[in-house]
Amino acid sequence: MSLPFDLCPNYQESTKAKTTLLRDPKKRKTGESSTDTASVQHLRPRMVLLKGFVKPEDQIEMAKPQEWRQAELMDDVPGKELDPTARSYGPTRPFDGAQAPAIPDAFKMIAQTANSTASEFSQINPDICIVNYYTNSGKLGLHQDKDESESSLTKGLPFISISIGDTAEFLFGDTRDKDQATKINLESGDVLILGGESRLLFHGISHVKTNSAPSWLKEETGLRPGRINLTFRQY
Ligand SMILES: O=C(O)CCC(=O)C(=O)O
Ligand SMILES: [Fe+2]
Repeated sequence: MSLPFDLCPNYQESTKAKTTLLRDPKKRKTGESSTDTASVQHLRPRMVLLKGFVKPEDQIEMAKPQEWRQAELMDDVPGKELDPTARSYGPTRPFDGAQAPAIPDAFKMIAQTANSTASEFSQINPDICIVNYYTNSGKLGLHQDKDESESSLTKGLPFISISIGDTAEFLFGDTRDKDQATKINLESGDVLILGGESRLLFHGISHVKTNSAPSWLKEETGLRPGRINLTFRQY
């Protein structure tokens, strides 16, 4: 099994929504919304890439998963953690038994706004956010995401993936064969959405490009080299 959790267990998190850490995106001033500048690329049916969708200030918050996880835990609202071995979701993190916190509402809203902007998918109410951290040698083999409920998968509810930090080469295709796969770059702030007939597409990360994160992100957060990926899903 090639799942991201095997690569970077200390960053593996799966959470459920509750409070707000960020400025409410709805209150942004006119002209300030990331939806004004993002380009929308339809890569194949029900697969959409929103380039540069996440505003710098929101990327900065998302680049601090330990901090927002800790803030959400204070609220004592139970979330969900993925056990990658059992391929099931539960209330605690398998490797240390830590309680699963909520997803910050502001993050959920960004994912939902991206989903509306793509305008190809049913809206979801994310109750899972998997956070993966890749070092510069991190990879993720081609796989399908099918640990969510049968109903969610049957409906083709989308998952919404946000990239933060160093650029990754993302592979996707109809089979597990990496030589047949299409390659795209996912840069900091990009949002990729897969749903409908593309929900079970094979996908993975072939490599992470050293020193490719925006310098302001590194300066503001002290982000160590590598990439953070957040996927929002509805169980
Ligand atoms: O890092 C990525 O862009 C993909 C992550 C992924 O496929 C997963 O968490 O299932
Ligand atoms: Fe995946």
